[in-house]
Amino acid sequence: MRATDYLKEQCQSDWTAATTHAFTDALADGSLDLEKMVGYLQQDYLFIEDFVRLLASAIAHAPTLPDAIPAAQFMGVISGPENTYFLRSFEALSAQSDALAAEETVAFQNLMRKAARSGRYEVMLSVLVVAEWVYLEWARPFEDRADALPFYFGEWITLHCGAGFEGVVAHLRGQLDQVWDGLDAAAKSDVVEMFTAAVACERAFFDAAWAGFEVAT
Ligand SMILES: Cc1ncc(CN)c(N)n1
Repeated sequence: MRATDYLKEQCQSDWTAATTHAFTDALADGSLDLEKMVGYLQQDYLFIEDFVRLLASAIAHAPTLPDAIPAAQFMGVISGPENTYFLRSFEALSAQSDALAAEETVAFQNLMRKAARSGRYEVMLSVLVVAEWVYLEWARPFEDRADALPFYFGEWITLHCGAGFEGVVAHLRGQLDQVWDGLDAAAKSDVVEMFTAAVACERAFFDAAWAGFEVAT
């Protein structure tokens, strides 16, 4: 079994909850309350800030240039089309981009900062794999609906599926699968801990978004 499949199995109930969530169901059928979408986007923009730093750390710790290139190209997507998606959405929804981090966001930021500071590629990958693989799994079934939705719903789906994004997830998973075999028991246990903590953070983030993050005005 692939290491990343084994890791997913260790937290299957949180995984299923995060990838089949009422929040993303409502986003994909266009019925999501716009206040909830704004609250989610404000908190997710804070998430992205630390995510970019974590991705940069992983790029810096990749063993070879070919290992680093796909993540470096993905950085261009996050800081290009994804960043402008946020800015256009805030404008279209008459919302500001600045917000105070909610508890669930702080928990995720702390996990990403811990992974980035660890200096260990496998620990960084544990969080990155979760963040992108969870999003691919929820978004992929909705790919066909994206074009019919307002862009702030539809583009959030298309940014997280399609051949390019599938390739990002395949690369990150492949990197973690590859390094896993060379880890000792303690390092494997650290990976399991970070991976399961990240999945719990994803679930908690969607739960909080569905309940409604406080909107900054
Ligand atoms: C909380 C969270 N997790 C993952 C992703 C996907 N990049 C995201 N935008 N936000």
